[in-house]
Amino acid sequence: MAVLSFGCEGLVRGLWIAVTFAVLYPLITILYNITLHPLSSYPGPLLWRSTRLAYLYSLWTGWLHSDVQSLHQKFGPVVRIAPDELSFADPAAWEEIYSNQGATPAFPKSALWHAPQPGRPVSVLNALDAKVHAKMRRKMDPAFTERAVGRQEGIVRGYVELMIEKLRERVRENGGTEAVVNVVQWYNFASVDIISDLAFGESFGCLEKGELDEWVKLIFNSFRAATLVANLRHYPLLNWVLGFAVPRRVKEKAEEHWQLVLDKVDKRLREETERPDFIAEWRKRKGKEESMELDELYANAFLIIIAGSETIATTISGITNRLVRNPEKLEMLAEEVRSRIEKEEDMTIAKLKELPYLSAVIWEGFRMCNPTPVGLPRLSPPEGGTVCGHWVPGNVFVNLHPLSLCFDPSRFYDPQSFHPERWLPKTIRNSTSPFYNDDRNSVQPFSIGPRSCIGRPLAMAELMLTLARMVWSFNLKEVDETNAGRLEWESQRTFTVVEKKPFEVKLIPRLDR
Ligand code: HEM
Repeated sequence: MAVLSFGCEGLVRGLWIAVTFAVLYPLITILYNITLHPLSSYPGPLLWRSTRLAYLYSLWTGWLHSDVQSLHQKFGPVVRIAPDELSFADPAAWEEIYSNQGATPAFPKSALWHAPQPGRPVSVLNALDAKVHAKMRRKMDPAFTERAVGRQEGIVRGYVELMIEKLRERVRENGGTEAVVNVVQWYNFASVDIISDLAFGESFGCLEKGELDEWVKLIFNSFRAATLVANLRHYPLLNWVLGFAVPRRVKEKAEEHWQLVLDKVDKRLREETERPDFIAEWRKRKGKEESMELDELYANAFLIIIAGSETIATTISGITNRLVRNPEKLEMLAEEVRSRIEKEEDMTIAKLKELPYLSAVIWEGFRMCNPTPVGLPRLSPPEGGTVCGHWVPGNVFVNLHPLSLCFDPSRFYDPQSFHPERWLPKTIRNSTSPFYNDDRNSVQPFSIGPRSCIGRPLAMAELMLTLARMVWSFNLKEVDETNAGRLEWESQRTFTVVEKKPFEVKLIPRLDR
């Protein structure tokens, strides 16, 4: 009996300790976060400074990009947006966080955001160690230079042409004078076909089928879950428990998808062809020190399908949205492309690079429709570092918030409006222009430094070719009868990338062609 009562007492005491701990631990943590934490002197709303829950809620609902923008408006250029995270809205942070030119070397990526999936090889995006990253990047670079893109131009132009042909078909099927299409979908088909052809040696055939491949669809649809999963790593215990809750079916599907990458790369490796795709560029160095290992080929081919399609389709959809909502700017772009390029087949990357308004439209698009407006998270090095004159202790998350810079009225004249003119060389030189003092260097859609976008030349080529071919071939008009026609690009949510709702545009073929 005595033993039983002792056992009961022990249980009660144990429970009491557990409950006290469960209540006190969060309370003490909150108190610590707002009083003694090394970031306690940084400004920010109490809710965001005391726990990470406000940040997670904002991230999960898709409004982190705009919530943090409002916080910067209220609290200034440095805001504490979680107990261990600072957001900067200062262009100097580009160099200091992301490049090796600042006071300290580029801040590293964190395993929380960028660890590879367990059991999968490391790609250039999640090579956390700076030396491993630099070595892999050197191996990958030859496939992404301006010269390599010159060799890939035929492949890219082929798919842009196919997209235009398919859109013309839609017009013909609709009686020949016009058609309303969801351009987001078509830009997605084209960008996925281009990148899958370059990465795997064969496209997914999205343009031909008029639909996204199931494999790609699943990847695109999993952005929200992937973002949340990354952030659950802030709570290791919860993360561990939820790991068991993932249904076996989902795990098997993920394995199947990974196997598809292996099969596609293996198939391409067996083909001894000279076509100028990424694998051909990487294999040229076969056997040499800078050649890619098989695992690296798999990991990077998979990464590139995602990194090289979603971003392009999002940017060009955003630009088209801005153009149809600003018909006078669209008119100026069409007039430039049509007057400078007589025949469709003359539309080469080299020719398009000579069109200042086209380039200005793309850069104004980057300013207003950044595909990753939440920014690029980094972790301060263990010994800490300085960002924009502020001491940041070790192991603190830091981020530059691009949206806050791009829409800041002290950096851009009339920042809420679409003015490609601010990027024209003649404006940049004209001290009487209202855009003369615009802080154009704040806009860095490809980031800077050792981990900046490797695909920048290809991205610029695709954006120029797609946009120029669209306005050369069609008069684009706003559709106001449907929601999808009245979409305001900036009103969308973001889950790592902008969610991309359908956006319909009326296409009217040019009469003079
Ligand atoms: C408008 C189009 C694009 C934009 C705005 C864009 C933007 C970016 C940004 C901001 C990063 C840095 C990510 C970070 O620091 O976490 C990045 C990295 C990367 N991008 Fe792009 N990208 C675009 C198109 C492309 C294309 C077409 C490709 C491939 C062909 C590509 C491949 C990559 C890769 C492989 C990385 C990782 C580089 C590294 O870690 O060294 N991107 N991109």
